[in-house]
Order: sequence, then C-alpha cells, then structure tokens
Amino acid sequence: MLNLSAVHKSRGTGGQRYSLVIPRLQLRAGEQLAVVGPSGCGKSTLLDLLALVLAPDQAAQFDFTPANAPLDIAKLWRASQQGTLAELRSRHLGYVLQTGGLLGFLDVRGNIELSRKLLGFKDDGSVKRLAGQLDIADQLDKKPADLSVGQRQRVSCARALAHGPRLLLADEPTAALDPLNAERVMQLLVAQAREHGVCCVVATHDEALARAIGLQVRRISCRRDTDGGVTATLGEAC
Ligand SMILES: Nc1ncnc2c1ncn2[C@@H]1O[C@H](COP(=O)(O)OP(=O)(O)OP(=O)(O)O)[C@@H](O)[C@H]1O
Repeated sequence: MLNLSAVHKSRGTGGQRYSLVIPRLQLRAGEQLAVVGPSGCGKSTLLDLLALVLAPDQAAQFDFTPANAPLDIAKLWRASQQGTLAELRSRHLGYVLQTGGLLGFLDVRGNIELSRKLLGFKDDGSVKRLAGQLDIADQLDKKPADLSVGQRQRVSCARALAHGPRLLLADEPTAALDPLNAERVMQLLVAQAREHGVCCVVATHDEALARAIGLQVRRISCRRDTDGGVTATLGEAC
C-alpha cells in the first residue's frame, strides 16, 4: 500500500528549521500503525505527507498502491500533478482530525455521506451500517453541535470510512476525549479499519492505548543540530 524510503521534508530555516526524515516506511494493505512522539516532533507532518497534501523535498521512493500498480507520488509532486493527487486523496484516503472537523450546517447523515456524494456514489446502505457499528445510528438526524465530543469523533470516523478508502489517517483522534471514550473511539476505529482491510496510520500521544489495541508502534525522535535546527527521524517498530 505504502512504500517510502529516504523521504525528507523541511520547514523553516536556521534555528527555526525543522526537518523530518523517513528512512523507511512500508505498509501492506490492512496493516495498522501508530506513530508516537512528543508534541512538535512531526506526527502531523508525517500524516500530511501520507495524505498527499504536503510535498516531500526529497524521496528515493514514495509509492502508493491503492489498486494493482504502484503510483510514484514523488514523481506526481515533481510534475505538479495537483489534479491527480486530489483525485487520489478523495477516492482512496480517509482522514480523521483531532477535533472532528465536521460541517456544522449538515446533519450527521449528511456529514457521513459527504465523501460518497462528492464521488458520485449511490447510497448502498454503508452510511447506516457504519453508523450502527460506531454506535451513532440514533444520532443521524442531529447536527454536530447537538452531539457529545465522543459522538462527534465517532461521526468523524464514520465519515472517513464511508467511501471505502484504502488508507485511513487519523491525527490524534482521541486527544479531546476522556480515557474511557478515547479507548472506545480508538477501538471502534481500528475494528472498522480491520474489518474492511483498510491500511491505517494513527498519530497519537497515547502509546499505551495504541499498544493495548494491538497497533504496531513507531516513534519519531528529535535531535538538535549544530545550526540550531531540529531533525526528527521516524524509527523502526518498537
Ligand atoms: N506550516 C508550517 N511552517 C513551518 N513550520 C511548521 C509548520 N507546521 C508545523 N511546523 C513545525 O514542524 C514541526 C512539526 O510539527 P507537527 O505539527 O508535525 O508536530 P506534531 O508532532 O504533530 O505536534 P503535536 O503533537 O503538538 O500536534 C514543529 O516544529 C512545527 O513548529
């Protein structure tokens, strides 16, 4: 599904420079990974690279294989193929944000089915089924403002999965939740990803929870360089 080697991304200059290095990242369809590390280490930067919204500065290899043949993402960025990247994002990726990111003017049903509608997919019952599996079936007619934070986050998970993505990215999906809700949302999210064979990368502070639900864990560690900037490196599974 994903095959990256020697991928680099830098932001800022001098003492304000931040660089992320991904020496190697291979994920097969259906594999699930948690990326952990302290605040500011680059978890969101990594997810944005995988979400095809941030261009790498360098990449020996950056392949994404949503179907049969690998797609050379680094080449698409170099050729400024924004349209192709946008198509790949909308068809094959699902993204759960830390704070849900739901649209307040749509009800829960409208939020969940949005990605399917934008792709022109017919209603095949998946919205209702996902809502049932994520325990929000009785909330479909409500607006997000009328839900609890945990319910909103489960709607966000359903929305990210409704169009059948091959790769699910979640950026601190449980950071705004109490420990009980955090565990519930993470379990439901990962269970859905597993059931549908979706590859999943979750950025989280909660390493214990990630391990408890059986995710492979990789850590981003930072070092201060002589120019005052910071280099962060994605480690191997630990
Ligand atoms: N748009 C930007 N321009 C310049 N630097 C940025 C930008 N966004 C993030 N950074 C820097 O990149 C580094 C990594 O940020 P990132 O948000 O990826 O970390 P994170 O691990 O997700 O943090 P947190 O856990 O607090 O959300 C930080 O030093 C941050 O200051």
